[in-house]
Amino acid sequence: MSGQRVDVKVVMLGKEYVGKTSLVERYVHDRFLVGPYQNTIGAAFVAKVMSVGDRTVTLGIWDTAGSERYEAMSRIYYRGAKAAIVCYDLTDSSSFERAKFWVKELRSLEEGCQIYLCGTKSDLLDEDRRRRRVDFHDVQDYADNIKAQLFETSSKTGQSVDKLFQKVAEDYVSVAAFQVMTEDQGVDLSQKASPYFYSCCHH
Ligand SMILES: Nc1nc2c(ncn2[C@@H]2O[C@H](COP(=O)(O)OP(=O)(O)OP(=O)(O)O)[C@@H](O)[C@H]2O)c(=O)[nH]1
Repeated sequence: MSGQRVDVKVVMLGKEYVGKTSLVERYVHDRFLVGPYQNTIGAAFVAKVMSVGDRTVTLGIWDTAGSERYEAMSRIYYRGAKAAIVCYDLTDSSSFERAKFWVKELRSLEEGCQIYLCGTKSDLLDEDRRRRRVDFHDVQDYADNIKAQLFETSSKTGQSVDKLFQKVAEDYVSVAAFQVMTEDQGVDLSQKASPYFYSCCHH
């Protein structure tokens, strides 16, 4: 991967144990590791080349450690990120509170960063709906308020994992195209209702 250009810096944020590393593992290596849980220390980086139409996009993904012990370090990793995947565990309401903490930080310190909320471990709900601790509609309302997109995923089954990262890349390509259009042809900004266009291009 040395010398490879990264198009989009993506940062994974969220409470420890919510499944950030598993999400990256599923997306990049299409696998789900079983065995004893190993918490991330500091952060890990992986790059993934993907296609959006006829374009090639390289995502550079920073998987941060969820433990509050590493909070200061996570701040270093989200700097300059174009996209943040803020994860919470669908079976743990405290993890959603932690997700809101990161959203608040990003909104005040990284205005140009598009936020993707990701409710993880949806397979546990398939097994037993009563395990849900974070209501889908509540989070959707919250996501609308903060102009974020919402996904519910399972790294175990793979549900919606590709869809999430594909959306990140597609949004990047749309914004890049939009920036070229504004430079070359001029575009009526009022036509662009998408929060991504707004958050990335209003400077
Ligand atoms: N059933 C199920 N378990 C999951 C899923 N994703 C992660 N897990 C489990 O949840 C635990 C924590 O997963 P990690 O991916 O290590 O969590 P993390 O957010 O990276 O944790 P930190 O590195 O401490 O921040 C592990 O035991 C995983 O096997 C999922 O989609 N379904």
